Amino acid sequence: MSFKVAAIQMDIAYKEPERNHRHAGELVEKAMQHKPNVIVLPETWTTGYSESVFHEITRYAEMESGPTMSVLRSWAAKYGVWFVSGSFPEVDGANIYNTVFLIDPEGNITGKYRKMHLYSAMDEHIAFTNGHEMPVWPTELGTVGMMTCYDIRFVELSRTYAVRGAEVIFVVSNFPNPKVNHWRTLLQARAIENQCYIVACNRVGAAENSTYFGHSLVIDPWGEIVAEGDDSENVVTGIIDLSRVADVRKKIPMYSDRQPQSYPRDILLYRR
Ligand SMILES: NC(=O)CCC(=O)C(=O)O
Repeated sequence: MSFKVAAIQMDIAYKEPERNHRHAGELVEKAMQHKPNVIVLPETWTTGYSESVFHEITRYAEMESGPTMSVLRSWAAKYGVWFVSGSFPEVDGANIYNTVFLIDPEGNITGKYRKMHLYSAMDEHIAFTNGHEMPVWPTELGTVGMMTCYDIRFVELSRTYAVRGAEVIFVVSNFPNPKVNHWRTLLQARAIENQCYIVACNRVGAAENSTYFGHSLVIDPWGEIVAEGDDSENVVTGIIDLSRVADVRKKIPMYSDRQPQSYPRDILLYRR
């Protein structure tokens, strides 16, 4: 089974959700020229990502039933494609999360992932509550999991997804300059160590004190780069061939060679 992904490495108008909705709509139309099965948007694509956004996050937070999900669900149904929604500030009761949704081609919500690791170096933890669930979803795209930007530095999350059966991990990001070597190296490592596809969408452009390099990536379970963007606003496409996952896992049987009974439990709870 194979399918096409399209990562929209969008330039985000800083703190202008309505303008970003309009612009993303144009880019989705452009992405559809490639006839993808799934479209991926970047992290915090309604506002941009900065300390200043975080300090006034309640202005931008929306419910799951709010305008951003309405447009995303309408695009999914209109074009008949899956969406990895990119993230936006999702309010639920007293909490606000940095949330990404998986939307099916009828516009239904299949699942959501609330960013677990918040980037305290930029005060992200002041705005958002940490997510604590690590779901995977069996879909016609294979079994999928999701990560958001800083999450790629934490092997525990991708490994949990892999052990739960993930064949494809989608990543939505606002990963800034000058860290393109971290981005590519970490993502290739996550693909190789978990023997799964990684589809990672990063924004381009600037917000407050940061600039963003794009370089959205599709990486196969052998760690080979199937597609990579440059630093311009663009749609990056690649083919996912799920039989590659089974082939690589058969060639090097890491999952059956794991020794979980020997891995110390306390390492999971250890904090420095
Ligand atoms: N949006 C983010 O999570 C930023 C993460 C980041 O910059 C990093 O170096 O990691």
